[in-house]
Amino acid sequence: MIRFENVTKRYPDGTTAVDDLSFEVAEGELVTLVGPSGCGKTTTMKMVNRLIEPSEGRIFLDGEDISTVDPVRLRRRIGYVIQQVGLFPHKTVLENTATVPQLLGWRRAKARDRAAELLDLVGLDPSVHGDRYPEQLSGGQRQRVGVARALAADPPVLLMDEPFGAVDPVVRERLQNEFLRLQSQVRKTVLLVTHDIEEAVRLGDRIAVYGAGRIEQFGAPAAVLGAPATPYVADFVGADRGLKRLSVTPIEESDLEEPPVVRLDDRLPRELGARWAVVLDARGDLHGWISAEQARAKGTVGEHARRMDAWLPLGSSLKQAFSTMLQHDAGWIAVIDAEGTGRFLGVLTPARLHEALRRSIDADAQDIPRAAVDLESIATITAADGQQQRPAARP
Ligand SMILES: Nc1ncnc2c1ncn2[C@@H]1O[C@H](COP(=O)(O)OP(=O)(O)OP(=O)(O)O)[C@@H](O)[C@H]1O
Repeated sequence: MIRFENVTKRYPDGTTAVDDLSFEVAEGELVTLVGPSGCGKTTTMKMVNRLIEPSEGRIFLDGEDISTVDPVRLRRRIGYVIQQVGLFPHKTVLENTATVPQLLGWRRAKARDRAAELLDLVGLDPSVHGDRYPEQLSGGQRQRVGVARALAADPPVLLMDEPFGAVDPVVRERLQNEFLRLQSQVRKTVLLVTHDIEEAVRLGDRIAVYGAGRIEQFGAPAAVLGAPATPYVADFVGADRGLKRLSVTPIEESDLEEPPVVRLDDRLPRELGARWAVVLDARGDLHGWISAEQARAKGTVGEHARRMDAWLPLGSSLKQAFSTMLQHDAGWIAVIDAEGTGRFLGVLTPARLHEALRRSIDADAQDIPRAAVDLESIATITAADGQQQRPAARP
């Protein structure tokens, strides 16, 4: 959808902001450009809507060389969201959001209907906020209007420059989550600039880590965190990249253990053969759990089962799993189907969580599915000497 081919930008004062850049963003993909201040992220982005012209190389949008397209026509296909939002102070929220459709010649009523629809989509009630002026909104609400306005004419491409930069961390996380939900519905092709590695790995389908004017590594967040390509990237993603990686690594079915299971209507078995068992209803849905001690009582399982609060749907992140364990002081969590209907799939223990993380790092390095990783062949730290060991031969 967007393709950079050997693009270089030199400013008249001799600064090379971007040096021989080549990469591609697929249709419907969200790519984050991340790196320290001054490394060329904004320059990269502004070349896509021709606010800045490259010195060398070519940029293609949908196969078309953008240097041959009239900039005004080009920008109609590209939504643009910036940190300062840039709302018109003398126009209401609804009028601000309807700006682009009206510029495109839509009838006023149609443009306003579309604007109301978009405000709703970004979580603002048009009947409450539509007639307010920007100064009557909170910072987070203004950012949402900025996103709504950029989407109003339904452009296939969205450029976002630090879109959530001007708000506090709590609002920022909420806006990020809302944006991810929105993106799963509208599936725009998005280039998003940020200097925050956490934001980059949270939002990006892939991330481009910038050094000075160059991309040092381009890949899926988990791959970049798991195997930084250069010492610079390792340094930039941080010493706690293992922790960050937890947040982008989903729980998979192969990570789960099959614990002892009893049914709600069963009579208590007296001996569980384990310290606890999971309790399911007749359909196989998660109901709760029961301890070995309770199993020795009389009556049915249903009369003694305890509620299970520590559970997550499949596909939740390992970080959520870890934090759920801590929150409920649980030695394991139950995992149900990804659709959240309640169908029980298995349990995740701390040992399995650790294995899942090690597997996912090795799976990315070898480019194979996680379930195919042979844990025995992964480097381990031995207690005896603290040295990294990797068996010479793989089975
Ligand atoms: N108009 C200009 N003339 C000369 N140099 C410029 C111009 N605009 C940007 N630069 C320089 O180009 C380099 C890249 O700038 P750019 O704005 O693309 O960086 P960035 O990664 O987006 O930084 P930030 O995160 O601080 O916004 C910087 O060294 C900057 O000083």
